[in-house]
Amino acid sequence: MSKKLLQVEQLSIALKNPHQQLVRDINISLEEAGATVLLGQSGSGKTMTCRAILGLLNRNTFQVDGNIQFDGVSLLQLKEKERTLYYGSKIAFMPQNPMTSLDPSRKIGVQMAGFLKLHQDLKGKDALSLYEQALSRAGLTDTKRILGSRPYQLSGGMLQRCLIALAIAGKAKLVIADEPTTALDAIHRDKAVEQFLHLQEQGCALLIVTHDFDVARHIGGHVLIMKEGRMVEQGRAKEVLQNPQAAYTRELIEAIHLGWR
Ligand SMILES: Nc1ncnc2c1ncn2[C@@H]1O[C@H](COP(=O)(O)OP(=O)(O)OP(=O)(O)O)[C@@H](O)[C@H]1O
Repeated sequence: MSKKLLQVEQLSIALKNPHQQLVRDINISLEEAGATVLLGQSGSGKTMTCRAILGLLNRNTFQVDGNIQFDGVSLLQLKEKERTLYYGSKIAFMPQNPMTSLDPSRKIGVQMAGFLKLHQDLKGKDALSLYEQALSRAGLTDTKRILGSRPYQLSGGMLQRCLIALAIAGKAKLVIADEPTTALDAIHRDKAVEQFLHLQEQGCALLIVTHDFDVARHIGGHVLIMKEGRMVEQGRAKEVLQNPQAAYTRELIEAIHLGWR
């Protein structure tokens, strides 16, 4: 049996002032090289759940309760400095807008090599060469130009691949991606899904947020359907998407089939 990598138990998130419950009692169990997809309409708490797992929620603003175990370590108990050892190395994050997670003034090569140096004890030149190889593995051909570009000089899809390359080079154990295909056309969307599945084949677990049921179907694994901060249904992707038990999941699927009227 595969080893558990991420175990989220009874995760609840509240805004402190004024008090507002945003997420309640979410449970996620993800094995090494497994996949979990979070689905649900806008505002259902998917991003908040990811940000809590990543330790990105400001503790003065948000109250986060529950237990988040990653690779045997309780993430919520970690101090800020200890957390940086996990994020960007063992756990890679792809935010909704990759542009916002990168420094607009610094070249991609310098930024990415900087992350790898920090976590892998490499010399600058070696980190850059490791990253360049990973860019090729992420399907980017024009690697020299990309290394020398600043984030705003690349497209959203290219930036996303730059982050996928970072996960490849950093040998991430878990990738958390928040709506990684929303800004992509159908061809790039399919390519991005392929890249995620490739990462998974290399032993990386995936936690993916999406609105796109086709993406969820292709990623497979486990799905968790969220509504208003709560989990309404979860199970194997095939079963939930083909034969949803909750009325809300059926509504979501029906809405997609009806499309715009
Ligand atoms: N910085 C914030 N301060 C206060 N409330 C917030 C903040 N960010 C999000 N929320 C609230 O938390 C709830 C969950 O938002 P979240 O962004 O997690 O939804 P989501 O499911 O990811 O939506 P989307 O699919 O549109 O990205 C919403 O009610 C939202 O208004």
